[in-house]
Amino acid sequence: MKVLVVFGTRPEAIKMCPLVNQLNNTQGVDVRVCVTGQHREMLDQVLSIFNITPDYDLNLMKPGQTLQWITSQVLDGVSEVIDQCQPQVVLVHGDTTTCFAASLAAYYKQVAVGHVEAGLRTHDIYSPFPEEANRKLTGALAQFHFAPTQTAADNLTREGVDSKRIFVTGNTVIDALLQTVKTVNSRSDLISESTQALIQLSRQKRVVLVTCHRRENFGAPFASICQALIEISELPNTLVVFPVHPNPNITKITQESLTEHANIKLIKPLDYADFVALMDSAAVILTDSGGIQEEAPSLNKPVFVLRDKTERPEAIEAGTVSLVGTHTQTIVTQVGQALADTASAQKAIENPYGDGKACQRIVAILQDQLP
Ligand SMILES: CC(=O)N[C@@H]1[C@@H](OP(=O)(O)OP(=O)(O)OC[C@H]2O[C@@H](n3ccc(=O)[nH]c3=O)[C@H](O)[C@@H]2O)O[C@H](CO)[C@@H](O)[C@@H]1O
Repeated sequence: MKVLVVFGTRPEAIKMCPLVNQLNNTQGVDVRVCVTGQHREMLDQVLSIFNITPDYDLNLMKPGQTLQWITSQVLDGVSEVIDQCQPQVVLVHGDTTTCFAASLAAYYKQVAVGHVEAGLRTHDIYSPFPEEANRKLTGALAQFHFAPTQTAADNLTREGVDSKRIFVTGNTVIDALLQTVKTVNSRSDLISESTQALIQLSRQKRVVLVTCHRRENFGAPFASICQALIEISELPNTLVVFPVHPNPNITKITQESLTEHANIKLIKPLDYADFVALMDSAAVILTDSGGIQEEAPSLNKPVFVLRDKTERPEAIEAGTVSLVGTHTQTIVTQVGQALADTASAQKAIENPYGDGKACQRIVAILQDQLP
């Protein structure tokens, strides 16, 4: 079985590296990895944690890159890689521009596409933009749809995808998380000194961990989120920790509005091992990230999602994730209540996104389906 795995951003790397390792550990599988480098530094750090060296590195990252530029470069670059390595299947992930353009390259070469994390939908093509279109377009080209949940599989069925091509596997992010928690628990030396210091602080203060980077939050919504963070940081015994995504739309406002506040710590994006350890020590998490919504239930953390729409209804139904939007007062009130209610902060639930065995299932399905 010859497999080409293509990814380019941090979240794709976190969710695809455990699958690459599972493929590598399976007899009779020849796996090649192509990275596009859509997020350069944040990608490299994940590759190193999972001990993966890519076979092909398109190294596509330039200041002010546009969606159309990335799309055409990935299309050309991945087409050449397919010519060189002649895979039976190209595996892509989720909803990035890398994912869609690599699927199109495979389709033009008449190579099967396996879509990992298939079927997530908000049903609004402009929210999130361009991810909702990327995942629908990838779904139109894929032969194998690896849906993380039954809800995602149902979305695909409603769109007319042949049910024999849809497989509910769980989300590979839970495989990544559980493997990383295990590593971090046995190797605290992998955690940087600055993160260890924050973890120490979390024993005295309630840490509110924040990430925010989605395009639909740029501008006024993000300004309103920053105001909420200021008010939350003024609650008793509370520390806001915010690893700031390097996108200039985020860095500029955070620097202008949040640097002067004693109980807000702005830090660089953390290595995955550090981030997992910090999530584990947080009291509450505020985020617009998809992956963090999926990971946090496994750590029993309450999550407030800084968006108006989500493609992940499962944890909202399970009660650990709340869609809070971007209005300052709503965020402050809800986070304040969660901080006051320590019992709910520790509530254990079964994670609806997976059990850590998604990669095993995907490899078994490919072995069964490919000639
Ligand atoms: C619309 C949407 O929801 N799209 C998502 C988007 O991904 P995202 O929103 O989850 O992206 P991020 O928030 O960047 O990454 C999150 C990961 O990064 C880790 N992390 C975080 C901060 C840090 O300082 N250090 C870290 O290591 C963290 O634990 C987590 O695992 O694209 C993916 C690919 O297709 C899709 O799966 C996914 O639908």
